Amino acid sequence: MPEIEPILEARGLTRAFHGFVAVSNVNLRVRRGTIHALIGPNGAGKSTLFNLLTKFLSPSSGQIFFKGKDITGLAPPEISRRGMVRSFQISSVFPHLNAHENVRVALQARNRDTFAFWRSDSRLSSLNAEAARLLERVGLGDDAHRPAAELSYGRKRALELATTLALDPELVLLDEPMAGMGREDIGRTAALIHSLAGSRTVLMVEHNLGVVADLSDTITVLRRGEVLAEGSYAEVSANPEVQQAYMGSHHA
Ligand SMILES: Nc1ncnc2c1ncn2[C@@H]1O[C@H](COP(=O)(O)OP(=O)(O)OP(=O)(O)O)[C@@H](O)[C@H]1O
Repeated sequence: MPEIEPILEARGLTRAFHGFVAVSNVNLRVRRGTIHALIGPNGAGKSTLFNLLTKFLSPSSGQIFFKGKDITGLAPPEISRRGMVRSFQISSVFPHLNAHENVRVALQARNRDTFAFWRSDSRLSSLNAEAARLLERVGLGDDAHRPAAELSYGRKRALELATTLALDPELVLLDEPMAGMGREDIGRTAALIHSLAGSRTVLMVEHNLGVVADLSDTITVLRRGEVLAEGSYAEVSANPEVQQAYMGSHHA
């Protein structure tokens, strides 16, 4: 059976900083509709790889393909128009706007409405309905009219996720979505990420291995800039080299 084309593919991706190779010849294939996690001990190159894939950094060599097209030379706004959105990329939360208004601004950005169109009553009510639906989805229905600045850290991250989803991405890239969250917010965010798979694809860097184990279809383990192992959580966690790589790291 021919292999289905991956939604995102990296070939020979390499990035050096003044001679130090932080990401070395990484080949990665992210399958459509799956949740794919990048893990690895401190300094393994996760952030650098994530920044390369989302075009925040340029590779020293190698290529990136999204939906079969070479996007290596494209800037972040162009790849987001094509359906690959890094959470918090465009959709930074405006602290003085309330949660509902923040999501509406993101919806407006997606639709690139003209000001006149944006003001039309029917347009406004359909945007309002969609914003309310997205806020419910991330568990912020009751906080819709609170200024973003007043939301807890975890709730702010949920709002960021809602504004990301407002852009209707095919591929969502999440940079440590659970960082700084308490247990309740982690549970809620994990359920939300889980619900995205199928209709969307998720690629995330995440340190919380419990979350990674529960959510991921595929895990790529990096060590010293290289892919050390790839597979399901059961596969990679049983790999002695992976266990070795995590020894002595605070993630162990
Ligand atoms: N701009 C830079 N200049 C020089 N070295 C860098 C730069 N960015 C990253 N590095 C180095 O590249 C290596 C990989 O860093 P990176 O932040 O990608 O790792 P990481 O796996 O995300 O680590 P952590 O889990 O600690 O966030 C590290 O040794 C780091 O010091």
